[in-house]
Amino acid sequence: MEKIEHQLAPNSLITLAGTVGVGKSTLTNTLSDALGFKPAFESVQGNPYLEDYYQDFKQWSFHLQMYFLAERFKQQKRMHEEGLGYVQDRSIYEDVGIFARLQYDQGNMTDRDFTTYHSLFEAMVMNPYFPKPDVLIYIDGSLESIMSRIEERGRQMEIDTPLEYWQDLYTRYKSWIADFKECPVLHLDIDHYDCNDPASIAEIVRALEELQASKDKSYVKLT
Ligand SMILES: Nc1ncnc2c1ncn2[C@@H]1O[C@H](COP(=O)(O)OP(=O)(O)O)[C@@H](O)[C@H]1O
Ligand SMILES: Nc1ncnc2c1ncn2[C@H]1C[C@H](O)[C@@H](COP(=O)(O)O)O1
Repeated sequence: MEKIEHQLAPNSLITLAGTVGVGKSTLTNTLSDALGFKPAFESVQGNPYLEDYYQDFKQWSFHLQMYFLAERFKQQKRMHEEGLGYVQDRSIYEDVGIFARLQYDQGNMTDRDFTTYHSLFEAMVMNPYFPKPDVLIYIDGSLESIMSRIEERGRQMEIDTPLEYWQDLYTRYKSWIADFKECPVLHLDIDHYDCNDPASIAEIVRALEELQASKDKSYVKLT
């Protein structure tokens, strides 16, 4: 993707959110190229707990959440220190608000483990020193399309996971984003943009500029 001229601050943090397989990594690549920002990915290869987690939620949920919390916190610190523009593939807020909560509600995290995790998250993240994204891009789509993408991408551990897990995540994302207040939100639908079309990416860039510049708007949906 060719670079698009823009008015975003050079040290902006644009964070992508959305359920597994919806297209965050793909848009992170395209948008970081277009903006001339650095991409910041979450790493699946090299995650020491992820395969085990999908095999046995009860045994590994707490370990995986602690691992993700540490990794995302370190990533945030690196980005802050470098002071560059970043497009980040998934926010730290989804870990606690979606994944940890789901496993706690399903009885796969005990009260004491969830309390320990939650209080650490609050201490590390929910304070004035932890930088919030300038804009969070929330990507949504039909569950059917998202399931096809998970199949097509071919991570076996995800393909082998029962549909109920993906349905539960999908429903939780809808209510999580409705209550999300940490920063302005740009709401995209997967049927609305095309990563191979510069005009479509330019429309997203213009909406990001609008949200960053506006004192009144904290939510824009591209339809
Ligand atoms: N805009 C798009 N149009 C068509 N396919 C897409 C699009 N975005 C992502 N995909 C495909 O969907 C799958 C999941 O995308 P990915 O970016 O890895 O999702 P996530 O990072 O949200 O898990 C990949 O196979 C990817 O090629
Ligand atoms: N906090 C998390 N808990 C459980 N699983 C998680 C968490 N964050 C990411 N994941 C999983 C979901 C996917 O299998 C991979 C990568 O996520 P993706 O949405 O494909 O970028 O990690």
